Amino acid sequence: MTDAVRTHGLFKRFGEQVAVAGVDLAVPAGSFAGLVGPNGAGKTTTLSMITGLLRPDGGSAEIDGFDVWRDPVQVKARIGVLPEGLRLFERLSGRELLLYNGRLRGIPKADVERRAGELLSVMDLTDAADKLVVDYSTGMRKKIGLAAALLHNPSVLFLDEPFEGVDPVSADTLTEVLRRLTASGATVIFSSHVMDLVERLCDWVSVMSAGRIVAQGPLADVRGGRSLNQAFLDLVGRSPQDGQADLSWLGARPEAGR
Ligand SMILES: Nc1ncnc2c1ncn2[C@@H]1O[C@H](COP(=O)(O)OP(=O)(O)OP(=O)(O)O)[C@@H](O)[C@H]1O
Repeated sequence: MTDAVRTHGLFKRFGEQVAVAGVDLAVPAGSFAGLVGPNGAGKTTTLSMITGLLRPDGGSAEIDGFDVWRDPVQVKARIGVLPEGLRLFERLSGRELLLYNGRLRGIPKADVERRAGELLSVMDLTDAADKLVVDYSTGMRKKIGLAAALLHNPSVLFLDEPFEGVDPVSADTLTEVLRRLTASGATVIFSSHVMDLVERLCDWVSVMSAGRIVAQGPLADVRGGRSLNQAFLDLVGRSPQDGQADLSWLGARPEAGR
């Protein structure tokens, strides 16, 4: 199977801090892939470099065989991105946002209108379609962001924490939409801290820790007979300082009458 995403020695430093220390990520085409790792492991930095949002200091990234930084037009036509801390055009309505995105992507007007209507309906946003995005809730923003990322039918979709702030019913809908996308041969890659979700959805998992990939492969191989949560704890471990502070003051109450 060919890889939809492949990186070689991807590297990024912020001042003294090495955020991504030589990542070789490989995600086969058609996968529903999870990128997991503790806070600060380098997931967002890695996804930002792969999607052309942040220039790497070293290494390379390819999508469907096209180099992200040498062939940006080919790459950007193929990908959809729901980044962390998504910035939206706040003074557009949800519907206008989708129409604008679709036109930017060069999709004919009639097709954009039809797709936007269908996406708004699937995301349960039809009633809020004409409300300004600035007035959307956190979950609604996530859903309109995802709708915008899906509009041009990307072959590789990147999602940074897509389920954060999304209610269970909407999460179920998102899951259905993403499953449908991967069933059509497209690839979905998302970062998450929720191991149950990754275990339930993904057939491929990459585990990052301290800027490196520490395990990667089909879900069953990474789990190795354990729950994914246990595999994660075993792989990532706890740092020596963890659990050292005894927090003896926490919960201590002055004795009554003193
Ligand atoms: N713009 C930046 N300037 C300085 N340091 C940064 C910047 N972006 C990320 N970092 C640092 O790089 C490291 C990796 O951060 P990153 O956001 O990629 O981690 P993450 O795995 O996505 O974490 P989380 O799960 O908490 O979202 C962290 O130590 C972070 O402090």
